[in-house]
Amino acid sequence: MMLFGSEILTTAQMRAIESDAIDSGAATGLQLMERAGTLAAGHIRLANPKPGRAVILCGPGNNGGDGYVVARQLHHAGWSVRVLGLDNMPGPDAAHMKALWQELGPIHPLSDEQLHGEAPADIYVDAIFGTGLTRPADHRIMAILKRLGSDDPRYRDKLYAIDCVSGLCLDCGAMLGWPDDQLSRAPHARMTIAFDSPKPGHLLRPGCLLSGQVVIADIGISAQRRAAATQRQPLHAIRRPGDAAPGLPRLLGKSPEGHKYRHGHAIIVAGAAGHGGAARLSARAALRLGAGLVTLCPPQPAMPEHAGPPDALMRRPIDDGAALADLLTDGRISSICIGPGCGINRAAELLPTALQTRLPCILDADALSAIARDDSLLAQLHDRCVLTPHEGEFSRLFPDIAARLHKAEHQAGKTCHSRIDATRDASARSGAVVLLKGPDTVVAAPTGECCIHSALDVPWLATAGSGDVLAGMAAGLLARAIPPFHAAGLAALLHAEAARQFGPGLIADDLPEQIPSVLRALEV
Ligand SMILES: NC(=O)C1=CN([C@@H]2O[C@H](COP(=O)(O)OP(=O)(O)OC[C@H]3O[C@@H](n4cnc5c(N)ncnc54)[C@H](O)[C@@H]3O)[C@@H](O)[C@H]2O)[C@@H](O)CC1
Ligand SMILES: [K+]
Repeated sequence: MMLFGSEILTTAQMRAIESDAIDSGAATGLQLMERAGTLAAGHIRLANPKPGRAVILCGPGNNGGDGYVVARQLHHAGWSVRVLGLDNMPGPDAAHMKALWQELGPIHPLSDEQLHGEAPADIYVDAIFGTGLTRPADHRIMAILKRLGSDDPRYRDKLYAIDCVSGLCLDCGAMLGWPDDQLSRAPHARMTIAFDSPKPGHLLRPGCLLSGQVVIADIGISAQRRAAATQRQPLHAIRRPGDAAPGLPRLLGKSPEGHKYRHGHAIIVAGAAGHGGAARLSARAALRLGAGLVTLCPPQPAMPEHAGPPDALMRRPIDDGAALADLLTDGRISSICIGPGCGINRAAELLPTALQTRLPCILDADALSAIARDDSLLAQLHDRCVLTPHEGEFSRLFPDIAARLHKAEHQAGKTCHSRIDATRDASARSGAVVLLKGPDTVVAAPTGECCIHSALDVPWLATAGSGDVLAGMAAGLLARAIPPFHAAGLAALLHAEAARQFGPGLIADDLPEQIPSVLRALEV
């Protein structure tokens, strides 16, 4: 699907692909390490064209091995290189790279005292731990990491991470051994050079906030990755609109022969008088995304407050389940949105009727609260439903799954349960598509298909009503017969892009109005 960019690999999948490459004779471990370190050094040099002073911190395993290659390559490129490493004998590949470095220069102790005693450098390279991290670093390594993360201008904005910032669990994005309130003191890389494919930890918080620019170095194992692709549950990053996404204009465009009903009819359920703004935001978004018709359905007493623009919006009072059932006999209706400003009791009353039709359905806000307090509603969900919870709503809907997200076990080096796992579990349990909102939005389908959308660069999206617009966007896309998993992912992408284009000062009302410009930029 054109919506998706890179595949994301877990660390186990990455290891399996590397093993395939080595076992098949496509490359030796030593060759992979040489490529990894050489490519990392290349990216560092691209970012720092003038040779300067580098301090390379090398850990006990293959990540350290990559570090010794970086050291050698920077040395040959004219850099003044100091290496801090452990007095250990790593695996054979890293030991070989360590020995090659030792022909060029010494290895000083990997300690905080040594690091602090070094003359200031232009860059620091973190090659302490990569995908092999299994537990929090000990206090000696922690002291180094804290120094690299400190406010000291000697270190700030000078860190290049090999595969990841050390301490980061690449499967879930947690920093092992770092309490949440200390994360501001964790090392923040200027750049992370990762190999072959991004890992979940590069895209999930807090990892994504610590990784800086993530560049992916191609170490020549893509054939093995592709060969084993069908054995993996699909997990992708959603493209940014600026990345080539040739199919999107066709998906979002309208054919000249189409009349309004060809583009679907979205029903947006609104709530009691005085609470209509949220549903109107949803309705505007659905209209702007090209749903042929959008009907706003408040209860009769609330009708007067919806008299204003947009005139394109139709209104029809819906007082109870029977009235909704009557409306939904119109076979041209192609999606329903329940939740924004709806009221929990009203959502609970209307949900059985809406779900019985098996029409594509966006369930947000009060609809999620209604489902959270009534398991029988959860049991009625189906694979054309899209749930759009934020973290609080997610915890109320799926308390046991959310509890597993709690990092305590993982901090102790035990199980790792990521936002991806949690969203997939929630989707499997509910039988619906689940979009877990955040700067690292995760969308999962009951099939296990999953995607991540990063919107770290648009903090302005965290504003009242923003979620109502997202729900309306998804309702508009569902009305246009875009399948639920893709409608959810695409809504996340267009929503963030609207905020990105508008920029600072954004309020939710601006988001639907920005959609035409987003679509124009996509050449729809
Ligand atoms: N496997 C391969 O073929 C390749 C691996 N590459 C590099 O190798 C890295 C993975 O290497 P490793 O599997 O050796 O693992 P790491 O180098 O990430 O970690 C080293 C070892 O430290 C130990 N360890 C884990 N947590 C620890 C802790 N908290 N304190 C002390 N020791 C701890 C583990 O035994 C682990 O094997 C990747 O991140 C990447 O940088 C690249 O060279 C490309 C090729
Ligand atoms: K590292």
